Amino acid sequence: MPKKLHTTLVNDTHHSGLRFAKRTYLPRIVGLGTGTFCVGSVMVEHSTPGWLWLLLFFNGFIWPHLAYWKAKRSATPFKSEIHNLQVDAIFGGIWIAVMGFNALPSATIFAMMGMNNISAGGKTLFFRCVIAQITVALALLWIAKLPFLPETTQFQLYLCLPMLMIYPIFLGNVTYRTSRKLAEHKQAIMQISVRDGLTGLYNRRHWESLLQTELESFRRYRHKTTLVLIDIDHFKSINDNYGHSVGDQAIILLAQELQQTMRTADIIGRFGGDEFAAILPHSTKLQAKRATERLQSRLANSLFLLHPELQIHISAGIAECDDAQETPTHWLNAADNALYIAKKNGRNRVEIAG
Ligand SMILES: Nc1nc2c(ncn2[C@@H]2O[C@H](COP(=O)(O)OP(=O)(O)OP(=O)(O)O)[C@@H](O)[C@H]2O)c(=O)[nH]1
Repeated sequence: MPKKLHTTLVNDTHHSGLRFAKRTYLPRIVGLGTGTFCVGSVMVEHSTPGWLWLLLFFNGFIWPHLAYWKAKRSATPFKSEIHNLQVDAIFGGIWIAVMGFNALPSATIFAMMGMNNISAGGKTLFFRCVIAQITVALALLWIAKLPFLPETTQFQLYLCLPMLMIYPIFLGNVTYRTSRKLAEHKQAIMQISVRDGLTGLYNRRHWESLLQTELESFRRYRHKTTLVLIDIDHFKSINDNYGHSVGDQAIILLAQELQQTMRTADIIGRFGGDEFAAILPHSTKLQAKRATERLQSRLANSLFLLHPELQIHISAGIAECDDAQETPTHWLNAADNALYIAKKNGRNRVEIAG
């Protein structure tokens, strides 16, 4: 893999890892902060040593910031954040054991962490964390001989409510924002896959798939449909005399003029280089010729502010769909032959396929 591409991929992975850590930051602050009240509501009713209170305080109010800081500084933030989620699960297991498996707070912690882990890392992370959490809880219960006290008091129920009510809303919001971002990315990728980067017109691959659709539509409904192939005359000399960027500008300006000349229903694509193609549904070859000539007269005025002497001239080949065109390639060849004749006959002209 080329070094530059490799570096770009590494940077992209790093950035998406950082975004992941950032997305988890606020829910962790809220989840562990409200969770502290859940666990505290049980601990306060037992004789809990001071160091356990300190550990609870650390987990609830310091760990979320430490976890984010750690992920941000890591060379692999995504991995670091997954590790943080596993640490969350282990802490969860400790608190479930300390609470003697008190039903409501334990179930709340289990459910909230499970929800978080499955949304962050799917089934694999969920099961890995569940196993870690249950193992830690059972091991502690057994090793430290902690009592098993599943009953929940009303006081404990009330102190679980903030976590039950607030945390899912935060997590839902994160999920919503993530899915919106994904939808936006999907849209952008769709655009890139069907559009030409320079002009914004359809690219050749997509345009050819639309040509196939139009040919099928012609066979079914028999409405006149015409294909126009357009090529800039002596485009190479524009590049040679004015530079590549003026050449690019010529391509962009021609694309704009084409869009303004043709109807909205017409399907315009860039075929590559200085070649363009348009499908004109519900149009005869004569109507297509008139449209192309309109384009030529628009191009008669120079479009280049900095080079008023420079004009774009085009040649065009036109082919109306008929039964002889069995495939899109036949249809394209007919228009291409007409374009070839236009070039051969002196350029700056429009020819209709015979
Ligand atoms: N600026 C620019 N030039 C391009 C681009 N794509 C292709 N070209 C150049 O466009 C030129 C295409 O020239 P041709 O179509 O072969 O010939 P022409 O000079 O237009 O002559 P005729 O078509 O015979 O009138 C080549 O010099 C390519 O390098 C592009 O995206 N931008």
